[in-house]
Amino acid sequence: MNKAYLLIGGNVGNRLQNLARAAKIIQENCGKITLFSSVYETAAWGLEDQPAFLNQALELETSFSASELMSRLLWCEEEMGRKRMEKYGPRIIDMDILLFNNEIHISSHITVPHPALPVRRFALVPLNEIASSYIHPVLRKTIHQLLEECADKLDVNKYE
Ligand SMILES: Nc1nc2c(c(=O)[nH]1)N=C(CO)CN2
Repeated sequence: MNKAYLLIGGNVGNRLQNLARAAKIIQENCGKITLFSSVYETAAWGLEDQPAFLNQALELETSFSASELMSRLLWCEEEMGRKRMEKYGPRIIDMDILLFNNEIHISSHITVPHPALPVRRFALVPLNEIASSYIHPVLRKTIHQLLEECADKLDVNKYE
């Protein structure tokens, strides 16, 4: 069985409901979610003139390969009505693979570990809640260490 860590997030429509729907669709199509982080709210990163995002990290047990999981997550995003859009722009849902076992994949289809993970607080904070001692297979540091060293200072707040 493979273990993957995902980040889901969005800033359009009923954000909380969209996260719950995303988790359900992922469970139905990709494997079993074994841990959920809290939900966090962050100002939009990258393109600032848009609503704040909600983000959540998930631990997923899956029998699919990293590449097959990626294809399935793209299908799940489409199922939720996501359209192709502007880079960093507003979206109903995003489903990203942050880590997949200790594997390293670099291709046009999939890049794992997610290359932006070390520079995005909105990904590291939720991931740290469920995988703080996980060692990043490229950087050889724990998620906790990466969070401490992260230069991104965007506030990431628990959404309650
Ligand atoms: N806070 C936050 N900002 C973002 C996010 C996201 O998930 N959270 N996703 C984006 C799409 O690439 C662009 N900016």
